[in-house]
Amino acid sequence: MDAERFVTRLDVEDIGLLKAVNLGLLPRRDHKLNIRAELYKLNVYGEGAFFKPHRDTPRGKKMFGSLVVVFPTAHEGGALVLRHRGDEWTFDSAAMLAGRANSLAYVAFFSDVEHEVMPVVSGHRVTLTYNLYYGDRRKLAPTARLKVRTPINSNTYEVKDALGALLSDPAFMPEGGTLGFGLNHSYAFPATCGDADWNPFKGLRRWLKGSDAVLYKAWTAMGMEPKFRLVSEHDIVLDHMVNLADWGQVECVERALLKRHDGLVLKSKVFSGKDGALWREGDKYEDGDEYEGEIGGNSLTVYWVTNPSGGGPRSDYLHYGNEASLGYFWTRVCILVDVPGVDERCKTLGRESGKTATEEEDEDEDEEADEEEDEEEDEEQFEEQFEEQFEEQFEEEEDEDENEGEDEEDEAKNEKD
Ligand SMILES: O=C(O)CCC(=O)C(=O)O
Ligand SMILES: [Fe+2]
Repeated sequence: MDAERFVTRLDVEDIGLLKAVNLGLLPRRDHKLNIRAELYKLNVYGEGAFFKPHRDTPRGKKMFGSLVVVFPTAHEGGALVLRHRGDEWTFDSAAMLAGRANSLAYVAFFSDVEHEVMPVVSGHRVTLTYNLYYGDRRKLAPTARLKVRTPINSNTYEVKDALGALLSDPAFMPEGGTLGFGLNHSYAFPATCGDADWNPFKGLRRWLKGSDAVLYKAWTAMGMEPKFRLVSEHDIVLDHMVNLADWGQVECVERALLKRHDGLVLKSKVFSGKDGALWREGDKYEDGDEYEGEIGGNSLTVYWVTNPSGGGPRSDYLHYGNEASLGYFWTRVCILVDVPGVDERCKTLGRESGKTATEEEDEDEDEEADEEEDEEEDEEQFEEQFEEQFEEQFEEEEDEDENEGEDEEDEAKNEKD
């Protein structure tokens, strides 16, 4: 049942649930961000009811996840199974709540986590779902600007140390080169933003989730400049979004991406520490670069540390979200880092390596405060632009839905009734 059709006195902020979600889900650097939960639905699952596997539809750049609260109504079955990149967790609310009439159970997860409600065996399972958004940074009173030392609970410094050790090894990429990391989480881009002037990555580093944020931060802490890039299905690397839906009939997508959009042909090499070998060549382009020979264009060789296709589904099809969505999303987002040759990077590393963790933290905080001021204006502009585009997209979709009837949406949504 949609949120407009009922009221609830449960206030997730009030009972401290949002705070717990913030600390549990977001990296430390984001704990000072307010998060906002928007009530989305009330679900009542009777015997045999279930919810097919899906991901929740992102509603704007600031939405980062979902929260499910389960009420202590007696039931069996109906576990929520969560899946992300081959990992699976089961949230068995029936077991958690059995015999606890005065408790609630909850689970919060990032938007790119697939989830499914298994059939209810008996009783009724009653849940509220919320969309989770990043809110504004808390504006602190001057007296509250004291630095509070919290224990480090993200492993940015460990990752940074590991990168430092690797980069100071003269045997590692002696001539330098480009390292690539497929991001672990997906990010929502509106399908309407094919405008070449529109930079899809603006502000993205502030919205990175979990381990992606740790990786990005570790590279910047090394004095390196990680760059965001999109990799198309055809292995063309772009630094901007292209809306394929506008193209109509195109003879050769790769050629068009290269010529019209300054794309680069990706030549992948795979990083592998197996069997004592530091590098293993990727098999894809091993015997002659077919794309290069056929369609020309400049190429870029990337040594992938994590799989470039790691960022979840490339496009969001009608049947995949919990609501119909026709947009074409490029979610194969990667971070590329240009690693200088060994001589040059030793100079840079020398400058960075003398600092203690505390000095670095202070610097981080000062830097963040400066950046905050610089970026607030930019962000607002970006927000407006993004939201406009997103709203337009939704309006278009709603129009289409109305024309086509609502069967598909209902089907895609769930089968619990
Ligand atoms: O009821 C649940 O546990 C999950 C519901 C859900 O996934 C949704 O409404 O999108
Ligand atoms: Fe869902």
